[in-house]
Amino acid sequence: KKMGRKFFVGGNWKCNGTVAEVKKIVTMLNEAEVPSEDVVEVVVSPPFVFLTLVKGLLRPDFQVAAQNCWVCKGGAFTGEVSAEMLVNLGIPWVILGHSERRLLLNESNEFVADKVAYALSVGLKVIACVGETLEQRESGSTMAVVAEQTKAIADKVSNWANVVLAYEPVWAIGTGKVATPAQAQEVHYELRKWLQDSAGAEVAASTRIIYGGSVNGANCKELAAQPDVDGFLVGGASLKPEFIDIIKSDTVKKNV
Ligand SMILES: O=C(CO)COP(=O)(O)O
Repeated sequence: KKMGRKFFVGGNWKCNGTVAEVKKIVTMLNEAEVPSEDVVEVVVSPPFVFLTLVKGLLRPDFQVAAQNCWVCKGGAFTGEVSAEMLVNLGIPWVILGHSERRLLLNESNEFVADKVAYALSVGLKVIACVGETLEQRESGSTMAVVAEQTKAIADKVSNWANVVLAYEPVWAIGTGKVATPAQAQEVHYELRKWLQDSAGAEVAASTRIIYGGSVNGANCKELAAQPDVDGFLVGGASLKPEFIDIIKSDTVKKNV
């Protein structure tokens, strides 16, 4: 079932860290024994100001991601960082559409989709985040919400090869309330089916759908064992040694 979908573990450091703390985390990552990059893709995402530092110190089998970028070509956009600048610095990945930006900074589905399309067009790989709020889940609109968020992206993106889709239920982010493996699997399965109907069987079979929201060293294995969970986007725990356990969580043989 997971044939061809390499396990993906992202660490979203959010707005955290000092130079000293960042160096400590990188040292912890560099010293860890983990499966090879042929088996698991590890991408850590420090704040913009630490990207170059982290990229310079980080082991070569791990990659870096920015947490956001501007929606089009750079220019007179005070305070923004353009996709071209990330390419120029050799930053291969960018996280777009994180719920903290959708909700706190009012990024709309269309704005996020425009960012995804633009970032891809300049050669970045994108971790595109979708997810419902607690209110939306309780009103039974989870699938409608995530399908709408994904559709906005699919309307502007035809090549999904450089996209990882992150399902991050807002109620599970930073709350310690992780989705159950069954809850995660249900949405991942539906998202894959949606991709199949909208973008074709090949895109559905090859696109990684990762889960984010209170993933930790203790709950990662059971989540990773779900057939449609292709990895994680980790917040809080990505700053701690248990991130290594999460990187190693895909122990179940699924390619059978
Ligand atoms: O938002 C997240 C990753 O992008 C998840 O954050 P937590 O792992 O801290 O819940």
